Amino acid sequence: MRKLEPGRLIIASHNQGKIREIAALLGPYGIEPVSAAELDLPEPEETGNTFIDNAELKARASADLSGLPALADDSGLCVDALDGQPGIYSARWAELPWSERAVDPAADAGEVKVERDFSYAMQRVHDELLAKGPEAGRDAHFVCALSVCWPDGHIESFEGRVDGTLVWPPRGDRGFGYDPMFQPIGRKETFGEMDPGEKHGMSHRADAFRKLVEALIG
Ligand SMILES: O=c1nc[nH]c2c1ncn2[C@H]1C[C@H](O)[C@@H](COP(=O)(O)OP(=O)(O)OP(=O)(O)O)O1
Ligand SMILES: [Mg+2]
Repeated sequence: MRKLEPGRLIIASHNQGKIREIAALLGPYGIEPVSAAELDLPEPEETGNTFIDNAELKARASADLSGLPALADDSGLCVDALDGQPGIYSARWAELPWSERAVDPAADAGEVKVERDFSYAMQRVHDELLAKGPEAGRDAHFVCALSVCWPDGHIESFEGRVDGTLVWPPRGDRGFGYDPMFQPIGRKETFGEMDPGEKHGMSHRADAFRKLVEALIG
């Protein structure tokens, strides 16, 4: 297996929450993360049918354009009672219908980087669970696929997972995405309430990272 050398690594993501977590996870390894957003690399369309397919296509697009190795993350929340939805559509569930979008001229003009608001997506998960009736379970898990692609096209991918249960109403504002409604097994806090360092120790991203580090760095 090819090793990842110290130096610059493109983080092929436009999600500030993820970029922050990946930078923290890479911290100890002498790797300098540079985000795709910073380099104005385009956000490819996620046409894959699996987390790994999408992570690979994002990593490949950034490596091709930058000439540097690139790491992409494709992740999502899978709810058992919803047959694994939203799954690979987790980010897309947060896209508000145009009619309901608040107008923010600064954000529209690309002047500020705003983190996407997931209150609508969390509400949709909750509503779809309610529609399943009182017997519907609250079990869910997050999945994270990480792919590293080198400029010559060589690619390595890893998948991680964390199991938990969904709570309502959402609690905490320390994470991103669906964190406020996800309570990992054995814990009283949601990912949104947890100290970020603690989430990094137990998340789906941390699980995938352990595998990546063991194979490509350690
Ligand atoms: O730790 C997490 N805590 C909460 N929510 C999370 C997490 N990890 C993924 N998620 C949810 C929200 C995210 O938006 C979506 C991933 O979708 P995904 O396409 O992989 O990422 P994205 O479109 O936000 O950024 P990008 O593709 O540029 O990396 O799943
Ligand atoms: Mg995406």
